[in-house]
Amino acid sequence: MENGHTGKHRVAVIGSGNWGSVASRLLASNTAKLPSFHDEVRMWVFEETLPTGEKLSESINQAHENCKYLPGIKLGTNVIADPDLESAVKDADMLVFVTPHQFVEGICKKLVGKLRPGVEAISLIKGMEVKMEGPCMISKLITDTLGINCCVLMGANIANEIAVEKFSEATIGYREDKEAANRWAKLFTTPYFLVSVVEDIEGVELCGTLKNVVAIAAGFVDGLDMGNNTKAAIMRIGLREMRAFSKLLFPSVRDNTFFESCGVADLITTCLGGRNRRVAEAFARNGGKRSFDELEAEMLHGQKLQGVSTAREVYEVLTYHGWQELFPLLSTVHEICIGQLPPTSIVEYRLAEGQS
Ligand SMILES: NC(=O)c1ccc[n+]([C@@H]2O[C@H](COP(=O)([O-])OP(=O)(O)OC[C@H]3O[C@@H](n4cnc5c(N)ncnc54)[C@H](O)[C@@H]3O)[C@@H](O)[C@H]2O)c1
Ligand SMILES: O=P(O)(O)OC[C@H](O)CO
Repeated sequence: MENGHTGKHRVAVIGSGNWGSVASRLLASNTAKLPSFHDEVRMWVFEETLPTGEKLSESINQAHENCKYLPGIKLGTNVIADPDLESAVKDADMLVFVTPHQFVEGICKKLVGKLRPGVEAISLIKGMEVKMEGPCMISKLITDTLGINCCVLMGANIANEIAVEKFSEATIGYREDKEAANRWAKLFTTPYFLVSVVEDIEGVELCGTLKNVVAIAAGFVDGLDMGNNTKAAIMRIGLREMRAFSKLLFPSVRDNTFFESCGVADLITTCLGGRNRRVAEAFARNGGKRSFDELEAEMLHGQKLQGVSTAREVYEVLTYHGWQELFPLLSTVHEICIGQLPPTSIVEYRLAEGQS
């Protein structure tokens, strides 16, 4: 697979939030060096007007910096912000999806019929959609809507740390097409960002998705000043429920995936330093009296939490199958988020019989 015009691959990034900007920076540093890639990385920007009156995309192209979602970090002169979705993707043969998960379906619908033939995709999005027919992972939504192959990249990747090139690891999950997965790994790997490749797309994507719900639980524990032992217990129980839920939905999911960066490592970093944890801590400190929407707007300045909506989506699946008692932690997080239970309930549920 190669781009017809030049023989070089062209990369476009769909999304320009905190991780979208960091991923664009990282990719642009590699496309500038690797001969098989065109230098330029097109980054689609969901346009907004800054308090100065300037458009965000214009500001990025002038300053080579995303002053709203990644202030203080130069993206590279070969990252070109484009507010027009169709124009941003039209020449690309490698598409990186990195928006909050609730916007992907609408974006994909706009892209139908607009992509080059043979395009490959990768999703960095942690989340899922729940449809009438059941849960749908974001990579599958992309594949089904656009008819293109889509890998996933997940891991212990707090974007602000990768922006300043602190060492971290990530996991690419793929289905069947190992060559495509290796091409993505080559494009993402740097000395400070090591990428491994595993043939377990659902396992990798569910790890990245479900850990956001456990991070909300960890935030409740912090907000209630329950200490490190309790937080470690929540992380252990959460990891066990993540694995059980993933395997019930997709029996092919592998145990080993939970030991990759996308599994236990992402769970740890998110429960220690992520945005879901931070906002959930504030929610618990306020006794659940201020809503997540209000706290998200106040604390994250346009960045989006994924854990609260994912907790609701997981709960829908649990309710549909009658599995709530098998997943007391995942269920309780949602019930606390919607005000049905107080934050203290996070340690009050009983483990399902036979679980340890
Ligand atoms: N930030 C991190 O540290 C990090 C790390 C790994 C993975 N992720 C995942 O990456 C994905 C993207 O997160 P992020 O951190 O780049 O974004 P973000 O939360 O920082 O920013 C929100 C983004 O959504 C955009 N937006 C707002 N309304 C929109 C709409 N109606 N349509 C389309 N876009 C809209 C905003 O312009 C902004 O770019 C999420 O799934 C997240 O879980 C984030
Ligand atoms: O800040 P969070 O909670 O959205 O987590 C960010 C990343 O997913 C950590 O890998």
